Amino acid sequence: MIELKNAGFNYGGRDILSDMTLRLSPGSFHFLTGPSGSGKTTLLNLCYQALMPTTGMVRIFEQDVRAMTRDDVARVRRRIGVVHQNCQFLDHISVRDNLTLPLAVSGRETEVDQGNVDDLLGWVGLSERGDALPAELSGGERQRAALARAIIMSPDLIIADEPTGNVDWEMAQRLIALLVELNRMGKTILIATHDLNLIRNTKSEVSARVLRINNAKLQLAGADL
Ligand SMILES: Nc1ncnc2c1ncn2[C@@H]1O[C@H](COP(=O)(O)OP(=O)(O)OP(=O)(O)O)[C@@H](O)[C@H]1O
Repeated sequence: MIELKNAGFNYGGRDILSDMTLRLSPGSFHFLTGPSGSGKTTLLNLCYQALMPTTGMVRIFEQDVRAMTRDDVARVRRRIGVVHQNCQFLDHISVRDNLTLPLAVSGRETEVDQGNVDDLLGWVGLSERGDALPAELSGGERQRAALARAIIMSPDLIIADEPTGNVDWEMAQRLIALLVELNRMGKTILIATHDLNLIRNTKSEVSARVLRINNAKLQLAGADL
């Protein structure tokens, strides 16, 4: 699904990621951890073609990112749902309209089925909040709305960058439970988090691999987690 081979990335000559080799197979569940500034967001960006590797190879759904046309990029992006670290929304439209925005942007507004949107809002526990404006949501509600927006296009792969960043432990567990449920439905999941307790807790629920970025290199974390 996603493959990196000796991939690296630098900003202005400074190596952020170096010699990274990784394969995400369909249906897998991965955590990505590492200290603040270690490059987690940068690596996620490589995985959905928001950044190009400066060295090595990245393949997304079997396609080399360097050989992708604009149409290819649009096609692969439709198969990936991203929950961004800062959960930005359009503030002047409702939560419900924010959720359906990805469909409208990709010319699929005819596929908007308000019944499905209601189901999705219910699934993330926001049934009563669909008509609210984003600014009226709490931190945890925003995170759940961001997850709902990421999955409205039925992506095969869900990439979440610190999806539990601004919420308490109970809400963090609820959010991760939703991602575990999506994984059980067959979705591939990649989550960046610095919260090792959350990772330990989730590993009892799902068979997850834990990757760690250390000094720009990718390692598989084991019992030392
Ligand atoms: N646009 C940019 N230009 C230059 N340097 C950048 C840019 N974006 C990020 N960096 C640097 O790249 C490094 C990795 O950043 P990144 O956001 O990937 O780390 P992170 O592990 O996700 O951090 P955090 O856990 O704090 O979100 C940091 O040193 C950061 O300062």
